[in-house]
Amino acid sequence: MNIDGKLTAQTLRDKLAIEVAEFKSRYKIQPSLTVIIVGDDPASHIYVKNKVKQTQEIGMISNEIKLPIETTENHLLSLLEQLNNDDSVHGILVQLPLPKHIDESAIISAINPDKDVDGFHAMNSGRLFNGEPGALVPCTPQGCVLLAKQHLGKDLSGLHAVVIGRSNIVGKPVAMLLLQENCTVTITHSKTKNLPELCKQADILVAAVGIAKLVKADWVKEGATVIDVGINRITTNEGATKLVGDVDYVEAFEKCGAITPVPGGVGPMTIACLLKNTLAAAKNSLQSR
Ligand SMILES: NC(=O)C1=CN([C@@H]2O[C@H](COP(=O)(O)OP(=O)(O)OC[C@H]3O[C@@H](n4cnc5c(N)ncnc54)[C@H](OP(=O)(O)O)[C@@H]3O)[C@@H](O)[C@H]2O)C=CC1
Ligand SMILES: Nc1nc(=O)c2c([nH]1)NC[C@@H]1CN(c3ccc(C(=O)N[C@@H](CCC(=O)O)C(=O)O)cc3)C=[N+]21
Repeated sequence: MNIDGKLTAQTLRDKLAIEVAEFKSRYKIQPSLTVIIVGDDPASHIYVKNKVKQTQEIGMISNEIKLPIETTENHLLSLLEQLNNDDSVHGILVQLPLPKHIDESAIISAINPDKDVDGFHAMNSGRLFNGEPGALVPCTPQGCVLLAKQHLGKDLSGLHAVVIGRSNIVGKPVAMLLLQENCTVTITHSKTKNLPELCKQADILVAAVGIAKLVKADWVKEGATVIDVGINRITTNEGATKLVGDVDYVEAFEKCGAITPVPGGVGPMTIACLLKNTLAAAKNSLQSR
């Protein structure tokens, strides 16, 4: 079965649009998101454009700040300080990766945790790790769990989840969320031995690597739920570029119980969860009034 992320994301956005309207009429505040993008990677720009459009569609304010590739770390830090202190800005997202001369972790640490809609600040990852309330949780991992639950139902207790990848953006936080859902979690990475054998034990398999079609049908257990996070641009024999995931979709489809496609799976859910976090950040701002 195919898990339709586009449709699920639309449903989530429709629900959020109602919540945004309620929030606006109750508090006379319009939730707002500021996205900062440094440099001119075309793929990043398209992705940021989608975010801006969808933010506005559900009734929130979207600001985009485009900076040249030469932007210094100090300039970015002072911009963040300004945005942190601006009460009309509720969510801040700095598009990653940043140019090599900028220290990403210094930038992430400089974002006010209450405005950190990516959930990458140590305060938010610490809250997630400790199971404390109030964390802004990274968007892609939230999307993965929502899609898994869509197929498997609310209760994931006792299921074996195998995560391929251990980045701070996807692998580690998705593993934490699945653990919170009472899954038995195995985290794998580039140094893992017997990766196919481990994957074959998964009731839920999350692939977040960045290698086109790495996961083959014989890595997948019969009936498993496969969540494909990978976004890989490949050139077809005809010379066109197309997006594929980390899982060989056509092969795995026959074997698994359900699988998310690329495009149209986790990607749209990431953006919908970003909007959800922006509304949560706007709610955070009420506490500091
Ligand atoms: N759909 C969406 O919304 C999003 C999609 N993505 C996509 O997800 C993918 C992963 O992103 P991200 O986590 O940022 O990537 P990173 O490059 O930061 O991490 C990749 C991870 O994969 C592991 N890995 C690399 N090669 C192998 C291998 N042969 N076998 C097993 N593990 C391996 C690495 O291991 P090690 O740690 O040992 O190096 C690392 O932990 C990318 O395709 C990215 O574009 C990312 C964010 C959002
Ligand atoms: N600070 C920060 N936060 C991020 O969340 C972040 C980031 N930086 N840097 C880049 C990655 C990647 N990422 C994607 C989100 C949505 C789609 C998405 O919607 N993809 C569509 C396809 C879009 C297309 O056609 O190009 C889909 O899968 O259907 C893709 C990729 C978020 N990231």
